Amino acid sequence: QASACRVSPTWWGPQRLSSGGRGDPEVMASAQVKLLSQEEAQAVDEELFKEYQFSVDQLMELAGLSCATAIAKAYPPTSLSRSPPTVLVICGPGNNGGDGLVCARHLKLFGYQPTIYYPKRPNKPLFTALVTQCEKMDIPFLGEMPPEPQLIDELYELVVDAIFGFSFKGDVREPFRNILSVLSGLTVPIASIDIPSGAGFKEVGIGALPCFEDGMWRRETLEGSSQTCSSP
Ligand SMILES: NC(=O)C1=CN([C@@H]2O[C@H](COP(=O)(O)OP(=O)(O)OC[C@H]3O[C@@H](n4cnc5c(N)ncnc54)[C@H](OP(=O)(O)O)[C@@H]3O)[C@@H](O)[C@H]2O)[C@@H](O)CC1
Repeated sequence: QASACRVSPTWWGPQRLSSGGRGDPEVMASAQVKLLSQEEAQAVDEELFKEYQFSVDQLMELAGLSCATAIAKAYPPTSLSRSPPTVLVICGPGNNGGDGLVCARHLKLFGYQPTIYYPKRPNKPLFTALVTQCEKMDIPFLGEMPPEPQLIDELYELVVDAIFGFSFKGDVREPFRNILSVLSGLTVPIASIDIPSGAGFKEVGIGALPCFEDGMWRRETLEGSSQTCSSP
């Protein structure tokens, strides 16, 4: 725990809040967030499974519900211009993507109109069941990623990034490299599950993402100054 640092949650998006983000800054800044390093998050995961005997679908349901609840607090439907507000949920190939599918389901119940893009689907019963549940709730799945950021800005009021979690490693591979590069041009807010996908990769550079430089994680503060920290 010692290497984790405490920062205000506003670190993830001063640019988003001032350039189209309609999240309530008071809600978003009301609590301190503890960021876990990749190793710490993996250790929590192992402890929950091995020592506490949780199952993956149990934890995924809680994770997705928590994310939908957090999004509904930061971006209540009444604060967005469309009714129901449109949300694009982009899901990756691992459990982070599963969190996104669950989150989409709960967002629909909370009065949003989610659409899912899920380009690389694991052939495992857990994920096929989650897809079925979303389909049964009439949540549409896109066949391809909208090619231009402007198109996403026009069609959606919020994007949920459920692309990578704590098992991300190495250089971003396709199709996710292209997806992250489209996301980097958005002006609508992006709510990331776990960590902002692409964090640490300067060439992707979404908004105010932290990046790894000179052996330190670096991020911009609301005031525009730079902060360093030993974990993302
Ligand atoms: N602990 C908890 O309490 C809970 C944890 N939960 C969630 O699980 C998440 C961790 O899930 P996870 O282990 O499945 O990993 P995650 O990051 O989603 O996907 C990894 C996959 O991405 C890919 N990939 C990797 N690197 C890549 C690259 N450079 N470029 C391209 N692709 C790359 C690679 O797939 P492959 O390409 O091998 O098919 C790999 O298998 C965690 O963050 C949290 O959100 C909740 O569900 C439940 C409660």
